[in-house]
Formats: sequence, C-alpha cells, structure tokens
Amino acid sequence: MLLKDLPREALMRPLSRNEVVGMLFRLTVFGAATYYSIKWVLDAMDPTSKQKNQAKKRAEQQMKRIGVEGVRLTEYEMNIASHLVDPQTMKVTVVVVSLFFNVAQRFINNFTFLQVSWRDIAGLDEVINELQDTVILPFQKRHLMANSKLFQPPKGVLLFGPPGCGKTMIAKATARASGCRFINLQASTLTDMWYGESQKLTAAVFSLAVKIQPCIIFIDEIESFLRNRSSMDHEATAMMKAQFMSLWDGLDTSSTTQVMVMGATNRPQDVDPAILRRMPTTFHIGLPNTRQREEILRLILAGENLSNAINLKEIAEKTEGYSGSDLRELCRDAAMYRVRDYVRKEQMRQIAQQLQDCQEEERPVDEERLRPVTQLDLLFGLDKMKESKKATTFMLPIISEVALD
Ligand SMILES: Nc1ncnc2c1ncn2[C@@H]1O[C@H](COP(=O)(O)OP(=O)(O)OP(=O)(O)O)[C@@H](O)[C@H]1O
Repeated sequence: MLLKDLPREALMRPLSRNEVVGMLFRLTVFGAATYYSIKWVLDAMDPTSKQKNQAKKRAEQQMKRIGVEGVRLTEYEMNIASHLVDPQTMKVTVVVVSLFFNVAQRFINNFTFLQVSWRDIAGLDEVINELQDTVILPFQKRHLMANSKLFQPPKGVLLFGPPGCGKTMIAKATARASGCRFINLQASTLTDMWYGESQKLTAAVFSLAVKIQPCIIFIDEIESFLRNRSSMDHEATAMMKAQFMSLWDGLDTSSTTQVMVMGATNRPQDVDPAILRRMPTTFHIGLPNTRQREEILRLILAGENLSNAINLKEIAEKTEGYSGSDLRELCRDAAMYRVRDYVRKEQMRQIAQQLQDCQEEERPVDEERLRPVTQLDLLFGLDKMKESKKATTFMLPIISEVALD
C-alpha cells in the first residue's frame, strides 16, 4: 500500500503512546544495526584492526604489570606503551601495538625478556657509582627534596663509547635501580611513520612518560634519530626533531616532573649539538682494560663448570681491544668445544658398540656429564675470534665499496 492510498485521517491522527515507543524502538535497533554493520565493514577492510586490538590488550597488560592502573591512554600512547619495560623484573615485552602494518610486522617476532641488574655488569664500578650519585639518588630520594629545584634528576644523560661495551645494560640497570619505568624507544618507531603520525607519536612519548612517571625514555643509537641537522633533512624529519626538543624542554616547566631522556651512541660526534646540550651528564663507557676484561670474563663464566687450571688473567692479557660482547662470544665458543667433544665421544661409542654388536652397557656417571671448560678451550676460542676479526677487517673495505642499492 502506498502513502497516498492511506486515508487522510489516518495520517493526521496523533500517534498513540505505544506507537511512539514502538517507533523509537525500531529506530534504535535500526541505528545500532547500521552502526555495527558499518564498523564491521570498516574493520574487515582495515588490515591492521586485529593487531590494533591485540596491541591494545597487550599495552593494557603491560601497564598493569608495571603497576599503572586507571590511566587513560590515547591510541598513540598505547603504541608507545608497548615499549615499556618493567623496572623490577626488567622484563621488556616488545609487542605489536603498532597501529601501522609495516612497523607492526617488525615487532611481531620480537618478544624478548631481559633481566639486568648491577650484578650482571662487570668492570664498570666507577661509572655505576657516578650514576648512583647523579641519576639514581635524585629518583630514589625524591620525597626528601620535593621542593628543591637543584636536587632533580638530570633531564638528559648520554652514554657513549664503542659498541658492545655495556651501554644498553647500564641504561636498563639504571632504570631498575632507580625504580623508574623505562620506555625503550627505537628510532624506527617514530621515523618510519607516515607524515603527521611521527609528530603524534613523538608527543605521545612525552605525554605517556609524564603520565607514568618516574620514567626514563631510553633511545639507543641516538645519532641515527637525532643526528646533526642539515639542509638535506626531509621536512618531516626536521619538524619531528624540533618537536622532540621542544617537548623535552617542556619537562623543565615543573620541578616535580620525574622524566629523563637517556641516549646511547657509538658516534657522539654525529649527534646534533642541540641535543648534546640537553644531555649535560655524560658517561664514557670505553673498551675494558686488562683488569676489567678479567672481571667480565669471571662474570660471564660464573656458574660454568671450569677446570682448576683456568687462568683468566692470561686470557684478559691476550684480549686487548676486545669489548664485553666480544668476550662473551669468545666464552660461548669455548664452552661449545666441550659439547662438540661430548657429541663426538658419543658417536664413537655408538660406532664401537655397533662394531662389537653388543648390548648398551651401563655408563659411568662422569661420562653422562660435559667435561669442564679448560684453558685450551678459551685459547682455541680466542684464536677463532682473532681469525674472524681479521677476516672482517679485511672484508670491510670490500663491503663498503659495494653499492647498497
Ligand atoms: N661490562 C660488561 N659486563 C658484563 N657483560 C658485558 C659488559 N659489557 C658488555 N657485556 C656483554 O655484551 C653484550 C652487549 O652489551 P650492550 O648491548 O649493553 O652493549 P652496547 O654498548 O649497548 O652495544 P651497542 O652500542 O652495540 O648497542 C651484553 O649483553 C653483555 O653480555
């Protein structure tokens, strides 16, 4: 029946109460159905929606784990919250909170769990003591000097030195000792974004840090992100750097803000001077000397089954120019020799048994265990490392000549 076929009185008569309620009900159901259908279609078209939801959940879990509850976060802050590290367990969960597919992909398989405290760092007592006085104490004892503008943690700290010498470990242990929350910010999180998104994320870094303070924003390889400005910089990059600095300066407006930016770099000469000015507290984490190398070796090998004839001093003396990370690699190699020996012995035993066609004999308990690491293992590991170092030094000019594209 068409509208014009209805009698005029039927159209003019006022609606009864039940009719109005019925109509409102139908309108509500129709509105809700339309809303959810459109949402469903948009979600189905958005390739990142599943990740967004997972990310949101993970960010919430992460916030709960570090003891922050009831704080409302924006989408961008959620993204940054995924880089939070629990200072007490020092567990970092790099999770997929990124709202952007390409960046999310990079984090997808990157679940890492780290536990770093001062006890895991050897040979850097002087740096640790200095950090204790200048950075950690102001965070730990903030209740004592709440009104003092002088006794505040520095707003910027720079750790610099060659690769593999413990800068990242120091940063994480500092956060743990000071009880700060720790945002482990990778430059790519901010720089790979579409135009405009970088700025929103940069703002989110600081707003999140303030919401969850006390907080350390850690930027590894800071020179890749805040390098010397040049006229060749992309407009978006230049704007993002300027915004980063202005937000950083903004931390100074309140004496009660407990947020610190900590950067680490192997190339301080490449860091923008304006950034260096904002990090007046610097710590040089250099290559370890003989005594420090011996301490690092002792720490790395602690808990391992070592032969009584081990002489770590000899190894420390023979590893001039090695970083802590090199020493760990050397020890790993040395420890592997005994595994290889064990496997070989096992294979020989099986072959011998097959040849004799005899039943498996009961083996003495000692044969079930790995033999201790010996001095010879360490010396073999050292030789191997020297060879590979020589090869990389030889390869470097060749590699640098190869065009990257
Ligand atoms: N002083 C140290 N004590 C114990 N282990 C160390 C020390 N220095 C380095 N290491 C070992 O080397 C590894 C790398 O250290 P870390 O990542 O902190 O170095 P880094 O200076 O930040 O390097 P990069 O500049 O390449 O990021 C550590 O996981 C640790 O095993």
